[in-house]
Amino acid sequence: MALKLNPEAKAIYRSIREEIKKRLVLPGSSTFLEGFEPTSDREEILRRQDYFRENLPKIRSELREQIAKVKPIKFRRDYLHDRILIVDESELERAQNLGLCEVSTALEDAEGYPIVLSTLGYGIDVELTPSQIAPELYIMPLWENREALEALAKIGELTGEGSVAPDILSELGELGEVMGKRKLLDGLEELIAEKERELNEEIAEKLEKFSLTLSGKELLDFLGELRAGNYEAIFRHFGEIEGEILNLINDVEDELNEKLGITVELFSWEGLYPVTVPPDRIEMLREELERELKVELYIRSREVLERIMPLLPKLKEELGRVYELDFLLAVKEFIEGFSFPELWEGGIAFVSGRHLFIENPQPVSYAVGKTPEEFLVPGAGDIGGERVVILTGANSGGKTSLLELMTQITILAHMGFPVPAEKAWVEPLDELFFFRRKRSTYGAGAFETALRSFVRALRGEGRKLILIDEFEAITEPGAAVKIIGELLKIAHEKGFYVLIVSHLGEDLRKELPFARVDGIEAKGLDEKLNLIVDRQPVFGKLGRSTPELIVERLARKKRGKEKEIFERVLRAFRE
Ligand SMILES: Nc1ncnc2c1ncn2[C@@H]1O[C@H](COP(=O)(O)OP(=O)(O)OP(=O)(O)O)[C@@H](O)[C@H]1O
Repeated sequence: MALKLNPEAKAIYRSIREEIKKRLVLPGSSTFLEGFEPTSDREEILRRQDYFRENLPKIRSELREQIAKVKPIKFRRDYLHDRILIVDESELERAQNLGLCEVSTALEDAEGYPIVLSTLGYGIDVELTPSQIAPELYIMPLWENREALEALAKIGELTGEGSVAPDILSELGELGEVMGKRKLLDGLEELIAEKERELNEEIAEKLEKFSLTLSGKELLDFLGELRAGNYEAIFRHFGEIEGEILNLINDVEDELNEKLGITVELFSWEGLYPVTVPPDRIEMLREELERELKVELYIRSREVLERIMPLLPKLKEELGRVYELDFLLAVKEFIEGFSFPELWEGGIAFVSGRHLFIENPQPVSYAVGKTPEEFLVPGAGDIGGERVVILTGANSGGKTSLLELMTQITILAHMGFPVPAEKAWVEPLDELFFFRRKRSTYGAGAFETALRSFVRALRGEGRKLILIDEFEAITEPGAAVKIIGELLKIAHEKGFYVLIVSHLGEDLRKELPFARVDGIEAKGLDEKLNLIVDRQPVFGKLGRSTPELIVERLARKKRGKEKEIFERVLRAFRE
């Protein structure tokens, strides 16, 4: 059963969740937090504590960098237009239901498809399984997520839990060649254009050299032969350079062919400069290459997938585990210096608690209800197991913050988390109420609302902790004593735990003999007249209020007549 939280307690729960969430690397990991909603179930809390005790020690901060590289690897069903599956009439429906590609019973339909698959021996033999018909649907996501796989491999090392990623990666390595060709194909136009440019530059260089090699006399001879119509001599000259140009073209073509794994004639030399590859020839080349690559990729993917397939369930598990590791890492960072609370009966107590949202807080020890023997805190002897506690003391002494800390520790304990304290004892509760002080909302409306929610908290039975911040701020002090007094009596009778901040400690103490009154004390004033407060409440002792301290300070500081007046005022406080 969930621990019930009133809206202001819920707000604190939300801020705790935010603290953890902001430490997550992957957006998907926050779903783990949902499994840790505050619960009243003692066994469930203990199970969660065990889970953290077992898992948190495995978590190392180096994981963060690797976790960030992991993306979900999704295998999507897709309809592949590059293949057809020829099957027997009896298999037709089953094959179509796979929804992976065109299916037919007639071989004629295969015309034009780069990949022809068949259960009847008409093309590449397949069984009617997605992994045989469309292995690329598995292989491509894995190939594209090699970085994630590398990260998984490292994560497996760091946690000592191992990983199938290294095996998968080494299998994928076999696809390197065909994938390389695919990449080349993507940039085919640019590749050819570049080769074209290189080639033309070289040809230009050769032509230039050729023209330079003609000396003045040769030029005259040349012109002479031209005039005489002696073309053979001229072609002899050109022939030499033409041979060189053809060699260049061959070299470039060889290089392209080797890269693409084909033999085609791309450039043609018809004595024209610059040399160009006609666009339709590039298009033809592309089509042919695509066709070949599709088949090659299909075949290789299928081979590789056959070996990878058995590893996929474990891979899926590992990917899920990454989110959990991310969650655990966030928790580990968040709970740095925290400790697991002990579940017990009789109250809520903690030693050296540290407010989550105050920077460098003064640790505070506190208790509502019984305290265990190990609650070794100065003044703890003055605690008599009171379930109703009234917290008094200096303005800005940290009373509200202490209520918040109590709420934080109670919520975290019920989430199964460690709490920000050296030691803590928490009784599993059914309900937690936190009523903040309603600032400057005087008037009947605010009073009525507050009174209603207070009474609602007292309704019914169960194990409840009710935290109230200065109820009297919204009504007259005289009325407040009567109202609070009566309500606290009800809470006491019902065995609820109540911690209430009030400046009416003196009057309430008289009304409620069963309640403990604690005080947060100012130790004095600093040079700027600011209060120096000890945030640690003194058990069983009313806290002096701020005005009293200021009077005391002035009484000490002043001289003569003024001093006398201050001293008299001070005495009024002490009576
Ligand atoms: N344990 C602590 N360590 C350090 N700073 C603290 C601690 N508790 C409270 N403070 C700081 O003291 C200031 C006053 O705290 P808080 O509002 O809780 O006091 P308060 O007693 O409720 O005041 P008020 O009488 O105005 O209601 C806040 O700025 C808070 O951050």
